[in-house]
Amino acid sequence: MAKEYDVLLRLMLLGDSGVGKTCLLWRFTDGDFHPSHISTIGIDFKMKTLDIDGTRVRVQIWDTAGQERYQTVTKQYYRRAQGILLVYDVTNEHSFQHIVKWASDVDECAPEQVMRILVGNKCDEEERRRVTTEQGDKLAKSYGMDFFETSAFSNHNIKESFSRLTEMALHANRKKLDGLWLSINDDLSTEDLLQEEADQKVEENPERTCVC
Ligand SMILES: Nc1nc2c(ncn2[C@@H]2O[C@H](COP(=O)(O)OP(=O)(O)OP(=O)(O)O)[C@@H](O)[C@H]2O)c(=O)[nH]1
Repeated sequence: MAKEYDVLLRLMLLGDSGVGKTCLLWRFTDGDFHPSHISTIGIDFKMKTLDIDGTRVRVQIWDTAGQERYQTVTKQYYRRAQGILLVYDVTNEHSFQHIVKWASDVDECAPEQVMRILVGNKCDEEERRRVTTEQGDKLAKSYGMDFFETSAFSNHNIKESFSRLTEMALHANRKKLDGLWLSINDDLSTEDLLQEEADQKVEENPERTCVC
């Protein structure tokens, strides 16, 4: 049977608890919005196939818990990511200030060539906004990242931000595409994939200091 996609890429959502990572993911993959906040426990993922310049890219998007107590676990997944969305909430200044910490964790634990974008979510909440678009833009520029203000609620810039990151990750990995042509079964369960993660003892980059 013909394969339904050409390449598998792993993306990851990082950011403080409550910034809307799960809602962004659900909006992108399922097209709907969930108003309640049920904190992610550890890590979860969803899949979606995108067409990027004629290449069918299957993206496996990891949704991580923002809560501090899960970070030892979630950091172990950074090294398998080709793209990371660093998410803050435009109504929560602390979540914006905390991006520095998330970016430093990425520097420490993710592959050097990982693609990153900055996402300011909940831009529908104009009256409650505490972080201006200019502040977000300035921070993104200081890291050399693309920047999107999004709303999982109103579906603003959702497809654009995920597609952009996928496109960047695809282009960054062009040279080693062969290594990404995986024939995974779409019906794999979370447990199977977590087991796969556990089984694959990825060679440590000696230049990296991360203990994860
Ligand atoms: N107004 C508005 N609310 C949002 C938006 N995105 C998420 N929310 C709300 O923000 C709350 C937290 O959203 P989640 O997606 O659960 O947050 P999270 O970042 O996954 O949180 P953790 O799993 O704890 O890390 C929920 O009540 C959502 O309904 C948005 O774009 N606009």
